[in-house]
Amino acid sequence: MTPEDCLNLHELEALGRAELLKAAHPSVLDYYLGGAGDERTLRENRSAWAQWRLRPRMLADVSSVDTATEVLGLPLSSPIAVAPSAMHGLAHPEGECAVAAAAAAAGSLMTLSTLSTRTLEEVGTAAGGRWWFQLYLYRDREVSRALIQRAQAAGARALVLTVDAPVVGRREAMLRRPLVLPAGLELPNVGPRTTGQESLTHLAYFDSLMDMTLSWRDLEWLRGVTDLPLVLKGILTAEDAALAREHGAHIWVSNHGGRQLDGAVTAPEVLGEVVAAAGDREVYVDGGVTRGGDVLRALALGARAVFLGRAALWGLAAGGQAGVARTLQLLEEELVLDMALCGKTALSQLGPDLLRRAP
Ligand SMILES: Cc1cc2nc3c(=O)[nH]c(=O)nc-3n(C[C@H](O)[C@H](O)[C@H](O)COP(=O)(O)O)c2cc1C
Ligand SMILES: CC(C)CC(=O)C(=O)O
Repeated sequence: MTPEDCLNLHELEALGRAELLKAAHPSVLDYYLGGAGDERTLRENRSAWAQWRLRPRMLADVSSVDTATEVLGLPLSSPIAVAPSAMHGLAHPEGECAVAAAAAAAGSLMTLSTLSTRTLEEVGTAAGGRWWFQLYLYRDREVSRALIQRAQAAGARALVLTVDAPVVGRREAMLRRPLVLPAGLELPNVGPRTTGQESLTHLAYFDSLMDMTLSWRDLEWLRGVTDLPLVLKGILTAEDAALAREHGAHIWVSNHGGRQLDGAVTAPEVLGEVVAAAGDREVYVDGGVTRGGDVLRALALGARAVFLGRAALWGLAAGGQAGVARTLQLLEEELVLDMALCGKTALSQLGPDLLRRAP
């Protein structure tokens, strides 16, 4: 079985999981799959998009369907891009470079995690300008400053500040079976504290890096460090969306794939209120996206682009660059099909009139 044989993202997940179990320690699968607490939010993310049913329009000449869009001025072939996730080297030897290359070849966009296993410069080259840099703000601001400046020099087009992880969620699967990293895997972009392999296996170690004092005031500090557009990842309320807007930031609606606050609202529930509060700011979304119809719903609710977390990791584990390419291709094909069946030929035609809440 290869990624090409997979007909949908569920099959790619099955293939990716099987490959991961062959190549990596079982704790890696726990890390990728896991959610926080009772994993309610993780489960709800999977079914949440279905709460919106589609109201298709007929007789609309759908012989040509166009999924092209722009995010922060960058043209994308479709509104489907890759969310940041830590340590791609656990899934495939090419790690983040394979994801970046697949995203670039597809005319998509990759968000690189601070906790990557390849350098910013290597990923910058592979991504050909199609990447954003995700920042965890360290207690040591000078480490963050250096990373941001390197990312900008390496061609990152935006800075994504993750705001839903001032402290790491309680992921019990990881507490039961701490992550085992293969010898030689490095986190080259992280500050001087990241040397000891054993310390990486404890979530407490990440907590020691992160800054729990993170607040709206820090955005001013970021503005002084970079003129890159700023995106706040992890916004879930209209109130915070309004604050983001006041601070000139763009908004990424996410509950972190159910890995942070268990019991948090899901993106499809809150996207509408966030978009209403966002004004002229761009709004992106992630969480539980596995079908083109999920993308369609997200756009109808006002998102500008949809980001894939685990789905990209399964593609990577299933077949490196080719696996991620297949993930993006399948989802884009499904989006085109569903647009046609809904009587829509361009993303600008997608709006709330396409949706009805399931009873
Ligand atoms: C294994 C894993 C690692 C992640 N690492 C990061 C990270 O380093 N930074 C971050 O902002 N989000 C991280 N996320 C969250 C994703 O960016 C995204 O919000 C989430 O996975 C979306 O949900 P989905 O997996 O259902 O698509 C991670 C998610 C997973 C599954
Ligand atoms: C260390 C973690 C907070 C990285 C992350 O974002 C995740 O695993 O979800």
